Amino acid sequence: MAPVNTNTVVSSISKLVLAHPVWVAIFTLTCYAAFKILPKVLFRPPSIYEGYPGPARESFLLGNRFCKKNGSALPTPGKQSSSKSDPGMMWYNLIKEAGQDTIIYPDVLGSEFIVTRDPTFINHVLADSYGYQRDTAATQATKMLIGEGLVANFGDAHKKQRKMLGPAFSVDYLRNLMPVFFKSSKKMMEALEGDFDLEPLYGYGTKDALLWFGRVTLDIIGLAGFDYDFQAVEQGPNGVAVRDSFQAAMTASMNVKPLDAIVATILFFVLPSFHFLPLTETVRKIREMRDQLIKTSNKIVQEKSEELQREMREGGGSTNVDDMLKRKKDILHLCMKANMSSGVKESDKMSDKELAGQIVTFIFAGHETTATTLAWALQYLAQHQEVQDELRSSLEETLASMGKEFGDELDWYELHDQGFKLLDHVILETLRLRPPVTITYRTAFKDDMIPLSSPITLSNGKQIHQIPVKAGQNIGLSITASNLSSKLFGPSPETFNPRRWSELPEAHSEAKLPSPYGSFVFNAGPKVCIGSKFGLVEMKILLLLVLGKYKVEPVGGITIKSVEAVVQRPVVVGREEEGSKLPIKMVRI
Ligand code: HEM
Repeated sequence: MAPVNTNTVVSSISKLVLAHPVWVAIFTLTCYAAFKILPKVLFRPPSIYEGYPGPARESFLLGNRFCKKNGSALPTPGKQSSSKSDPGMMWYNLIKEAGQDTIIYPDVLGSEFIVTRDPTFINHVLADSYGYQRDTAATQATKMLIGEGLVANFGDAHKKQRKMLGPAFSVDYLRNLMPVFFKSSKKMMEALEGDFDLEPLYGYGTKDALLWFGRVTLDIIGLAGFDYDFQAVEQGPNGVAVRDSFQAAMTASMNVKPLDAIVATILFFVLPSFHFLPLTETVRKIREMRDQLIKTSNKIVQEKSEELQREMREGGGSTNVDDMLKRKKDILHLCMKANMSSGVKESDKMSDKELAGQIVTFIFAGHETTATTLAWALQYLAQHQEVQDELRSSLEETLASMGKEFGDELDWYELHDQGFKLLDHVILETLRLRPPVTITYRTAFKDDMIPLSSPITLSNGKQIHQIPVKAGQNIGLSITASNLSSKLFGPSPETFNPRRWSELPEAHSEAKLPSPYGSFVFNAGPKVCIGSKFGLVEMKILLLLVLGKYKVEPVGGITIKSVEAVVQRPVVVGREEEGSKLPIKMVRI
């Protein structure tokens, strides 16, 4: 028999795909369903959650996923949004309706999804990064999108990377970054002054807070993490390319349609090698962002390697790569050390793919989270003038007690002075109401009994204090629902009130929420956000500088709503196609 020519086969498949993309997509999905999904549905054991709280099933096929009731008539946190279904609010609403902290949500193909805000449940799951991980498909999607970095990994691979990166996030190291944070923030303040782009549309003094915070936080993660200047504030080409690709991808992913999901599923999970498939606009934009991030990360590694070689040459060959790398403790150099140093154990080495993935991960996770939180914080302060006035006075007083004024640089210890407590509370309150990540998805990789703080009352009146899970069970840890618990955060949990952080109910300390943030916004356990301290310091400095120079006010005649696109972000109602932005009136003091 003549050997099969693989080139001819690939070329025939390509022709078929290009000629009949829809039929090929349907055929591929049908095969996938037949081989992968059908057996799971046919042999699914009976539910162990009979009589548990949660909404009644609407459909076997889709569960309640497209049920209109789920997203409607939801209360919205704060005054600034008209949205009836803010990100994460669906789970809060269902939990509130059930009157219990843990519910069983009917999911696709007869499966069930456990959603909880019970702190003991959440801590138990997050404490075990081996027993509870993202499901295989979500892990694969994360790796496709942001590479083999810290976010994507669990278990041993995660442990190894986390240990290696720890020094870049220690207080000892962060202390030395304060001048970097201040320098970039001051650059933003100067550039902000000359920005009049939004004035014709929204009136005198209006600036897009999200745009500027997005630029400056990219510059900060670049300089502090990789010793690399994106120059996003100055609108240098590298910064603009990354920000533009981000903005385009995030705008596209605000409106994901079923066809986008089908194409993405084929591309990411079923046949990743079918990269010649015609893409939808949304999937194309997301892929362009990923390609831009990979290109940027390769460029950074190449430039830094050349810099090291140069430094070694200039040092007259008396130093070697290992010595040079030992001296630098930023994210990039720690990664390069694990990648190229001869002094690292083989088992601790990082592959080229992991190195690139790590940089993409930090660009991705390390700037949009803080940028959106900062923008929401300004919006809340604009809506609550009395809090803004009190905050500004407290900042002024604290600075004066140090012999300083607005705009002066502070060191790590000064920034952590008790006098800045209200600033901390404004940030924590913003994160509580607008957590960038509203829900954490995990899948049980083992059978388990999960302990609860609040017992679940079954329909027969019986109370259970532990919930059984079988390996493969999907779980949602609802950060939004936990943040809006009046038991944990006191009365009127849907309103912005930073003062609540000084008078939290006793149940809050009993619940053992992660310290010192007092909520699950950075998650908990071994995969707790590694950049939480970095992010909090960065946000404090930026708010300190902005509030020292400007009084912020809401822009009249527009409504801001929140949409979910990786993180929860603001958009102007009626101008969603422009992507996320937050116009704020900034009046010079
Ligand atoms: C407002 C600020 C931030 C919030 C609310 C936030 C939130 C989170 C959350 C919820 C996770 C867990 C995700 C999961 O496991 O599914 C996470 C992980 C992570 N964050 Fe943040 N983050 C913030 C800022 C930052 C910053 C500034 C950096 C980098 C400098 C960063 C880097 C990371 C990384 C690398 C991970 C993965 C950690 C691991 O799996 O070990 N984050 N973040």
